[in-house]
Amino acid sequence: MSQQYYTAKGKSPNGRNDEDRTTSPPSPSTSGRPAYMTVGSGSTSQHATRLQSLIDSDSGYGGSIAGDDVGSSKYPLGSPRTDPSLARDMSMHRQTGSPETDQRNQAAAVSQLWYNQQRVSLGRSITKVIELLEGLQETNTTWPAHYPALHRPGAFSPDRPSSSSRHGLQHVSSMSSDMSSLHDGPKSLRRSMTSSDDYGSAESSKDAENKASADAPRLITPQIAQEFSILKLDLKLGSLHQAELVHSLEKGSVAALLDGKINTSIKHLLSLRERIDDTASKVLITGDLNAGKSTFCNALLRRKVLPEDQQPCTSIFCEVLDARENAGIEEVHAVHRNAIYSRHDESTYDVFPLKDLEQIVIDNYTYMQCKVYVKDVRTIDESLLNNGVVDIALIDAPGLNSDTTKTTAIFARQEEIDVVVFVVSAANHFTQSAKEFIWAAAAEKAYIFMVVNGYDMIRDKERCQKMILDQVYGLSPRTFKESSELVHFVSSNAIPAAPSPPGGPDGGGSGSSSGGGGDPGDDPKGKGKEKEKIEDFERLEQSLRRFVLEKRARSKLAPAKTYLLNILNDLNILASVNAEVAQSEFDRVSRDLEVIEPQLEASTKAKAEIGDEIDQTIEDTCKEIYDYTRNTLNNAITHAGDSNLGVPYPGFLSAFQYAEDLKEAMLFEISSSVTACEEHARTQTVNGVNAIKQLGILHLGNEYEDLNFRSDVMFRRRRDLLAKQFEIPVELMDFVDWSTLMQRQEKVAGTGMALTVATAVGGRLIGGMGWMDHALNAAKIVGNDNLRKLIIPGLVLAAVSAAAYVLRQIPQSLPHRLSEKLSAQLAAIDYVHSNSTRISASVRKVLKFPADNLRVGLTRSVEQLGTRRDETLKVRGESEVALKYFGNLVRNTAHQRSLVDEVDLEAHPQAHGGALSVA
Ligand SMILES: Nc1nc2c(ncn2[C@@H]2O[C@H](COP(=O)(O)OP(=O)(O)OP(=O)(O)O)[C@@H](O)[C@H]2O)c(=O)[nH]1
Repeated sequence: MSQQYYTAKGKSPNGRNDEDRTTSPPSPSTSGRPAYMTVGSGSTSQHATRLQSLIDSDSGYGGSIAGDDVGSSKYPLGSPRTDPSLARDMSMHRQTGSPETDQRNQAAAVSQLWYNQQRVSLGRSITKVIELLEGLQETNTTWPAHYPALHRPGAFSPDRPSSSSRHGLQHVSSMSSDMSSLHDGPKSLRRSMTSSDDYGSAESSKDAENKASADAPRLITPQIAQEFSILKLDLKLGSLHQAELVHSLEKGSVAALLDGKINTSIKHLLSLRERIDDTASKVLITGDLNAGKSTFCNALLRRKVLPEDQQPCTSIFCEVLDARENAGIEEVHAVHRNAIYSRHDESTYDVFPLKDLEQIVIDNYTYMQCKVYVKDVRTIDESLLNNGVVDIALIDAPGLNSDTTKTTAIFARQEEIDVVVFVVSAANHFTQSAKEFIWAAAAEKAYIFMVVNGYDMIRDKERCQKMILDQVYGLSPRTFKESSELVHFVSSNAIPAAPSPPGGPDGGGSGSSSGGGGDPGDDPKGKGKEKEKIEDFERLEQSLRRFVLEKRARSKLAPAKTYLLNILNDLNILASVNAEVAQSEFDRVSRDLEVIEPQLEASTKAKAEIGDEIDQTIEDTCKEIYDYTRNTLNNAITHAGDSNLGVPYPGFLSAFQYAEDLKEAMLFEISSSVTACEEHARTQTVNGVNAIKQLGILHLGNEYEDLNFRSDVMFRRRRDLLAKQFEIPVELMDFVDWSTLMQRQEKVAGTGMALTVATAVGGRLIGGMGWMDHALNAAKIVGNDNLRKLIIPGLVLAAVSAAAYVLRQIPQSLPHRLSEKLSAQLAAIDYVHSNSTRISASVRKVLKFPADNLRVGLTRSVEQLGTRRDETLKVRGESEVALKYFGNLVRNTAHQRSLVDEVDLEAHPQAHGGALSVA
């Protein structure tokens, strides 16, 4: 391995010791911006200058300490920031560097530039994804988003490739299956959380995946987790399956749940953006109790800063930071419980000298965490804190135990933690709490840096290595895959401390360990062992430095990239599903409209036409009935006297009774005619009602089937009204119908003497005095004597004949006379018209009911169709908007996804032989 980081130990390459650095006045050249890039042999590399200007103009890093003038953001990353004394020293150190140093600096600048590009790309994508999520949230309020659900469990094989499982999707609402051609389905589906699948292609074992999914606190099936990661809805209700639950929820409820998910996601994206914008990298050092975490931290610092003890002592989080971030002052800021630390707000912490740290770390009642500002005694090439590239904070966490496991796990999962260094005792291996922590952290962090400490105490080192690596394989396959870089077997207590800067705690500076390293003395074998331990540790340091600095893209940007890919994938699936739903809804309502619109048009037209038609039908029916009744009754009345109506003539002795019977028969006959007219009207009404009913059925459908009409109820009242109403008095003269009599005389020739005489007598008697002339004429013919003899019998005969004739004619005369009298009386009371009007009015009334019903029905039908059309149009409009929106979302998410995919965090420039690369 290259040793380029280690050009000197505890000293600057120029041979100055560290005290010189802190006391030397600032160089004029470094009073403004320290010329990090103008280092080397003194002759500034043009290439380096160009790179430096690129970095300066790049939107990348400034200092990460807001408002700190020594750590001002105007200093580009890669330049010595903060304490001017240190800056000057470092500047000098750089300016007097070797060509290798110059080359290394250039490489660092290239690396920084590359890093900034990736960071800016991801930052832009985060902004864009937030916009997309906010857009989805807005659309979700007007067009509640549909949620994809899966077939029942069992229909899936857990080993099924995720890309094919797309076909298993079905949706909460029905949709056409052929809509999938609308877009390209997601290319690949990812797991939940921010674990970096991108980098796990080679190392992820199926066992580990299964284990991770089984252990992760998921409330939904692994199948859904495969499809949907971030936006999945965590539903749990009794024994109901997730998909069933989603199905059972209303569309609006699903939309509300989704809204909550989107909010959480936006928050997470904002914190990710904050994190990638934060120039500092935080390294959490955790592990079991007494594993040697504090010793390991001290070894990294080459100073005894944190208290080490054989019994558990660290009970609070100690964040070790470069003193330059505290105006170059070494001290401890013990942060009050529940206070949010701000260096500029002294009410949030108490200040202690470094030597008091021992007391502070065991007091977890007053404080939960402390900030330890230390001056790094090492050169920027060696140091982790003071590395010249990025601010690093080492966080020494309390040992894991049942009380703090949770705290530590939560801490480890916070976005601010970039790297987890897990210290495990070589003698004790991984305890249960250690395993639980690693599983939890592995879900959030792609890799975990493992430090197997106390290796000096192990005799069978090979066996120990094998056993530890086997366990690492089970706990974090990715870490195992890169175990040569990420798993280190060291003895932290064997690392000698460098001389402590003035004012610092007891640094020892003896170079001897405080633990079990032992004094090698003059024993060359012992010396060799010590050297070996130091080399092992130096290798660890280089790996850790690489991991944190060179591969910080991985540690810092990878979670953002992974999360972005996951959320974009989710959004793409959601958008695809909803585009399909919107398309199918659009098609459905378009089809509905194709039916509704002609229906509405026809109904509106029918409403107008049928209204007229009904009116006409009623008018025609009533007119016909009126005319019919009038004619029929007139006819009946007129011809009432044409016959004796079946009433037998009982002889002239009962002539008056005969007249009464005749009158009754006539009235009955007229009354029967009225009844016949009513019957006719009833029939016509039934026809009319049926006609209206047919119209109703035709235009309104079955609701008209039930229209019942009972025609027998019509004209129930007014029975025998006529017979009771009339009182026609019969007179003697009614028995003689002179007009008829005369008519008959003329018609029937030679009806005998009696008739002639009667006629002559009757006629002349009634006719006036002219008969006298005839008598005289007759007398002249017959002779006066004869005449005198004949006249009396003749007269008697004539009278008898006439009487007989009249009496015989009663059956013919009386009906006419009665009929005439009846007709006159009926005419007087306007009988025919009033009956005709009554019957037709009754019919009108009966027909009016179904007609009105039909009219109302038609109006309601038109209104209902109109409302349906309006609603359908509204849904179509909304579907159209949603279709456009989701179609765009499918494209935008796919585009963003390809942009994020292009951010290749593996293609680090140093991987191609840069100066910082380690062979
Ligand atoms: N032999 C040996 N002892 C070590 C090594 N590292 C640490 N120790 C000792 O182990 C003991 C515990 O070390 P600490 O660094 O306090 O352990 P810790 O994990 O920080 O302890 P807590 O924070 O209290 O959980 C101390 O006595 C150390 O000297 C090592 O590599 N080899």
